[in-house]
Amino acid sequence: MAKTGKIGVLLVNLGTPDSTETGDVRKYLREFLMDGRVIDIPFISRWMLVNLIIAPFRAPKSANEYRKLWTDRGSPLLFHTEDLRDKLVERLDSNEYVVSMAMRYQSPSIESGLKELTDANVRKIIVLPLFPQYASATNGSVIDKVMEIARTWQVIPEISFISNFIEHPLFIQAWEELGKEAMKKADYDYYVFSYHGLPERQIIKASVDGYCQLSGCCNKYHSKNQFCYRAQCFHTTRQVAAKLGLPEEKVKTCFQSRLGNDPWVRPYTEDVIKEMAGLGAKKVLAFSPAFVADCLETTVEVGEEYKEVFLEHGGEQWDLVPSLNSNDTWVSCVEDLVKSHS
Ligand SMILES: C=CC1=C(C)c2cc3[nH]c(cc4nc(cc5[nH]c(cc1n2)c(C)c5CCC(=O)O)C(CCC(=O)O)=C4C)c(C)c3C=C
Ligand SMILES: [Fe+2]
Ligand SMILES: [Fe+2]
Repeated sequence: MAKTGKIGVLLVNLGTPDSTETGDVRKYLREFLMDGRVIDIPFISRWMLVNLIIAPFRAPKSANEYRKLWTDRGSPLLFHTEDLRDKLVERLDSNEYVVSMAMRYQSPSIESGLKELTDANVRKIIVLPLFPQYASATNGSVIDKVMEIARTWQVIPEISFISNFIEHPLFIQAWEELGKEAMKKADYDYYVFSYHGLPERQIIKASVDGYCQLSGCCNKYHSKNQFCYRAQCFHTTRQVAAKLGLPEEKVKTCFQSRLGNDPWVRPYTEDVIKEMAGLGAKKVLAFSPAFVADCLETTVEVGEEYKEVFLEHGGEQWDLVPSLNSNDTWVSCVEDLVKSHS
């Protein structure tokens, strides 16, 4: 029997300020960091940390960094996500699918993205958080927000959440293609896979039966650590490195963007850079596979700030593999994820 109604697809990325004005950056940081899944400490302590320390002091600095990144089309994170949505719309049959996109923080909101779908009277919604590796701070937060909104509806259609997609062959293939292209530039001494960091306690909280110990437990990916963000990052590296035929001893997995004084997952990217430089590395190629679109974390942090650190410590060439953005193989991956959850 043919099913009535279309399927709605909601693509969700992290979020970005509305402009590079300090006030807009502060507003974005406040919304983002007041999320209890991002800074997972009691509400009062979080409120004081965010509103009295992080937002006031970090906003002017972050605004400057956003100015380096901003383009005529605005924030790359936003326009790459719009391009991805537009290409996905071209791939899917409009008689069967409606596609919308949203940002977890700021605009366009998840409320507006879901409204586009419910206005089209969809029979089912597929939510794809655009974070390849599951973390409570990202995918978990998107799922939480969608459920918070959906629970106010009279009619709640079937909803499917895609938890992670690190094992999708087209996700790995897209990185392989981008890596191959970048590797034409030089014969690199090391290949660095730098992922967004997380406080260590968030890894421990997600651990099943105390399995994750933040060390050798991530050398294999299996049912015991299937939701461990760190294990998923190492697993992503292993798959991409194997496709590119990179020798194990030349590949480094590490974690960037630490915020505050608590321990975050290690090794830290900065320490790995210094270690490689100390071993005499001159040319390094960096991948950022925790992000599917270029943003502050890739272009500025990895592409500029870490490059500076490497050059200061004796390195000569530091190149960054561009993100998936709206790469055709990546669009095929999203198309397949949607169709296989339909
Ligand atoms: C406690 C703080 C943070 C956690 C935990 C965290 C997890 C996390 N974030 C991303 C992806 C992105 N983060 C981005 C920016 C960003 N992240 C934090 C803090 C935490 N992130 C801050 C304060 C900022 C703002 C930038 C700054 O002021 O330095 C971005 C880029 C957004 C953009 O507009 O370009 C992304 C993307 C992941 C994947 C993740 C956990 C796995
Ligand atoms: Fe972040
Ligand atoms: Fe682990």
